[in-house]
Amino acid sequence: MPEEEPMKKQTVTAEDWIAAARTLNAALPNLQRYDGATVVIKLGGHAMGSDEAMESFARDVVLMQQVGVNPVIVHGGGPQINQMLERLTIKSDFVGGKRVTDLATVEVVEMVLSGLVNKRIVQAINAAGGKGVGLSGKDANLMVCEQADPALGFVGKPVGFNPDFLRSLHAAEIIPVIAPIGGGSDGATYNVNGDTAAGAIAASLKADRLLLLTDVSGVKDNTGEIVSEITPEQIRQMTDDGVIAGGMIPKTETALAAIDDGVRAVVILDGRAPNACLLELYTEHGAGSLIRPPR
Ligand SMILES: Nc1ncnc2c1ncn2[C@@H]1O[C@H](COP(=O)(O)OP(=O)(O)O)[C@@H](O)[C@H]1O
Ligand SMILES: CC(=O)N[C@@H](CCC(=O)OP(=O)(O)O)C(=O)O
Repeated sequence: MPEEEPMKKQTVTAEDWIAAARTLNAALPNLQRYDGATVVIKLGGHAMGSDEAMESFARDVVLMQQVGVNPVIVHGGGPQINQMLERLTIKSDFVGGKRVTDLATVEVVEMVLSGLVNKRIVQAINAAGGKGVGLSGKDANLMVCEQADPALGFVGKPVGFNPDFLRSLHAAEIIPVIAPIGGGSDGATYNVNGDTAAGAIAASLKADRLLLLTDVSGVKDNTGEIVSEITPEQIRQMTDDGVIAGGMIPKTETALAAIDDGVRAVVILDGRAPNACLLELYTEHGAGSLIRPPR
């Protein structure tokens, strides 16, 4: 048997502590800027990594709340739905980035999103000392839906919201964690793309920031470089040119719709990067691609 490597001890020097204190000191203007701000964070299924990454994400969210932010988490879970559908041998197709959702599929989608995925995030937030409460768009009519397109089956288009309920949770220091499932006035259950749900809920709250956490560092241009600030005009051009493609299309579409509907700014960033949300809000080293209304 190979010998086990001895654990490497990390030595934290006085210089490290001084650097940490300096970082906190430098964060003061942004801590003041986001005090009382509403920040909607969309955690994509690809960005939910290991237990350590989830723990770190949850600590970031709890820390944000501790320093005055009102966080709202809206999550995805596409890969997790795929895994469960495979286990159940249910085939699934995507059209234009949306899952064609029949009755059997929507049952699995709701089970996975409102159950496994939602509770994993809630548990991580609560373990970090926060008060996370898991919801879906069905609860308190947070996101009432109608059918988006008959060809997609039970895929929902969000049409009605309850931002006052979310504000009352914030007043009680509760962090809402929302699965992108909506109820229809027809009694049906609707599957909503996670980006679409996050954008619509952010718009209903007129949020100060919408952070879309994904598995790339931001929107890439035709040379593969991340564009740190991108205008609505550039997004339209890059989409026409095919530079923005695949899963990035619903994200940039969501960003454009959200800023049109009163969200102050949207950032697309890598949720797998350690402390991505803190880096974005509290340091000058903004982590991804910023989209805001033309001034
Ligand atoms: N211009 C672009 N810049 C960055 N990513 C892009 C671009 N065009 C397409 N993509 C693709 O979009 C993907 C992100 O979308 P998706 O996989 O649906 O994420 P999530 O599961 O987080 O919602 C990236 O991994 C990348 O492959
Ligand atoms: C209609 C539709 O496509 N719904 C998505 C909901 C989950 C999601 O959006 O997950 P990510 O954010 O991880 O991609 C789906 O069924 O996969």
